[in-house]
Amino acid sequence: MPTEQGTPPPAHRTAVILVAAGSGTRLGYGIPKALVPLAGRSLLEHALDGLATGCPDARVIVVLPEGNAELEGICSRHRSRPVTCTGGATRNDSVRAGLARLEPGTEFVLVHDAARALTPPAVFERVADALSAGAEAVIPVLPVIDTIKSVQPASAGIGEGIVSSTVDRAVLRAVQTPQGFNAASLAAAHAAVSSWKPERAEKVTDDAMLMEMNGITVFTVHGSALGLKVTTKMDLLLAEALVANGYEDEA
Ligand SMILES: Nc1ccn([C@@H]2O[C@H](COP(=O)(O)OP(=O)(O)OP(=O)(O)O)[C@@H](O)[C@H]2O)c(=O)n1
Ligand SMILES: C[C@](O)(CO)[C@H](O)COP(=O)(O)O
Repeated sequence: MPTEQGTPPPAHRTAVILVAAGSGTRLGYGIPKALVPLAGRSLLEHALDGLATGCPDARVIVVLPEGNAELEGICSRHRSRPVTCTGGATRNDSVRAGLARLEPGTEFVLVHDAARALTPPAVFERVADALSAGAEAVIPVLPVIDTIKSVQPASAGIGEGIVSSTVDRAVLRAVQTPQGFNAASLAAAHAAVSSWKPERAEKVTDDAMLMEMNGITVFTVHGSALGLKVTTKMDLLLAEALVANGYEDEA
């Protein structure tokens, strides 16, 4: 974000926006997903721990569901001393709410999902290093393990689809967070989206896609198996097992 002339530089060069305002419908706990316990601690606390170690000097902005005192309490007690704000109806809306809390002059911003609660500090470091090395946008990725097919709906009453082709998986990557950006570029890209029709905006599934649409080169760094997104009950069971077994991947 550009500073106005005469404005002192921000206290932090980097900000991390942790989006934690989702409802967790697919997980089905009936409470905001950020509060769901994993190995005895909330997903939000796990996520805050990882980012606090990986980006110890960053300003942390946590985007929460409206009026949740429990989540506010977790933030107020955390060592990363985050500021909080209220999210919106979609992830993009929540990211925009976080961007509105950036200090003027912030150079880099990392956007992270609270649902990727076990992301190791090393992934934050790799993303931050790429930004320091000059990347305007950077995302952590993993190779795709399964064979991937392009499928059309079936019309002959057999099965549920018809394969049209097999995609070359060597060029495919599964994308994680934190995603890192030049703060001014990301804020400008999001400002444009706020005036789009909802149908168009809904097609934007991550922040890097906005940068791609603006012709900005998006670099990749290696992600982590621990960066899985806790979306369903099975994801939560897997995450529990990873913590219980002290799993560490190569990161
Ligand atoms: N309106 C929203 C929607 C999502 N998120 C955040 O974006 C991340 C990815 O979203 P997802 O895990 O799919 O969260 P939910 O929306 O909670 O899941 P569901 O679709 O099952 O309700 C999560 O950290 C979630 O808290 C958010 O801050 N605001
Ligand atoms: C940002 C993200 O986590 C990258 O994989 C993902 O796109 C979020 O998508 P969701 O549909 O909001 O879960």
